[in-house]
Amino acid sequence: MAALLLRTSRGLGACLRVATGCPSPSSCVVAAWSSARWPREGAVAWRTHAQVRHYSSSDKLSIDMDDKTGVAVLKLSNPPVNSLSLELLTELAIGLDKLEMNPSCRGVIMTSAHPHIFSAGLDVSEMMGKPTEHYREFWRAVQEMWLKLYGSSLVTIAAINGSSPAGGCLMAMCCDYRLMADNPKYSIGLNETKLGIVAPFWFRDTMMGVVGTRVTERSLQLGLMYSPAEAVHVGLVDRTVPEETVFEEARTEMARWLKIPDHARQITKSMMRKTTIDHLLAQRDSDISNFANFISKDSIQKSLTAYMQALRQPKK
Ligand SMILES: CCCCCCCCCCCCC/C=C/C(=O)SCCNC(=O)CCNC(=O)[C@H](O)C(C)(C)COP(=O)(O)OP(=O)(O)OC[C@H]1O[C@@H](n2cnc3c(N)ncnc32)[C@H](O)[C@@H]1OP(=O)(O)O
Repeated sequence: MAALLLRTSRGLGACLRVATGCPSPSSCVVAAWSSARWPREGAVAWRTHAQVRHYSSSDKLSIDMDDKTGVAVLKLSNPPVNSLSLELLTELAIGLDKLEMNPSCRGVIMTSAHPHIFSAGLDVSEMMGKPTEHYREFWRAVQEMWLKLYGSSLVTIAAINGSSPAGGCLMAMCCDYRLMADNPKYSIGLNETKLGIVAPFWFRDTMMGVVGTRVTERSLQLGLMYSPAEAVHVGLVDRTVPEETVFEEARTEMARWLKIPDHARQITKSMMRKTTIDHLLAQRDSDISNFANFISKDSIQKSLTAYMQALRQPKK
């Protein structure tokens, strides 16, 4: 029965049903986004026609899947700074879903097409001067992207080839492994308090899973951005590598992870992440309302406006 479940369903929810012996998908909250896995006739035909297939219809995101290695490369390409707009977040969630359902796919390397920026985080303009309904829709998309990435059963590696503040750091932290270019000009961290906003509990929980409680508390309160070397020191990044080798090092690291049998690694991953995922799933609607109320406040809108104005000033 366990083997059957593993072969027919995908996503961390499905893995954990096997691990915990949970009898029915409907009684497992994390099962919500598990999806059909195996076998799919279309996918078999697809495999015989091409080794590398590009499958993202968006110009803001490219996804190339290599059938031979089972590794997909997901590249953010939303100029000028790869900010996470509603559109890009939606594309990311769809793309991750497609990879999850592709039986040939075992791992994803996430990186940026931009030379110096991994991602500037959430698109601040999506959080300014918009109606409440827009804030609700935007925040649901942020949650959805996090659920897909943090809850992915695939091996996920972040090849961080530039700065990665706030939501950019969140995406990297969702991955199983983080490599960062050793350029001291780059930085990574959750800087929300510096914008006068608050990282929500699931950003905090994700960070705690990576660096522990003490470093998270200090980092979040002070909105700390770390250089690559500092990020390795606190455990936010696993390794720095010369800038020009980030991608190749990510491939080598991926090969190491893919030596582990998928089912054992997936069940282990889901055991580690289930509580954090369940926490958000149980409070998804109230989290959306909290965000919409918080971001609509005049004082918060003023903080964001001032932050964006400061960002637009010529850099010294
Ligand atoms: C009861 C409890 C209640 C609690 C409830 C909690 C509710 C939740 C609260 C809200 C939580 C929100 C969580 C937010 C997460 C985020 O991700 S916020 C975004 C944070 N991001 C940043 O601070 C990054 C800011 N950008 C930079 O630091 C730099 O731009 C860069 C990325 C390092 C790149 O630098 P550089 O190459 O020098 O480019 P710039 O010249 O600075 O920028 C180019 C243009 O891009 C614009 N821009 C930059 N970042 C963003 C962005 N994040 N969004 C939108 N636009 C951005 C920048 O303004 C420039 O624009 P122009 O001047 O018009 O060209």
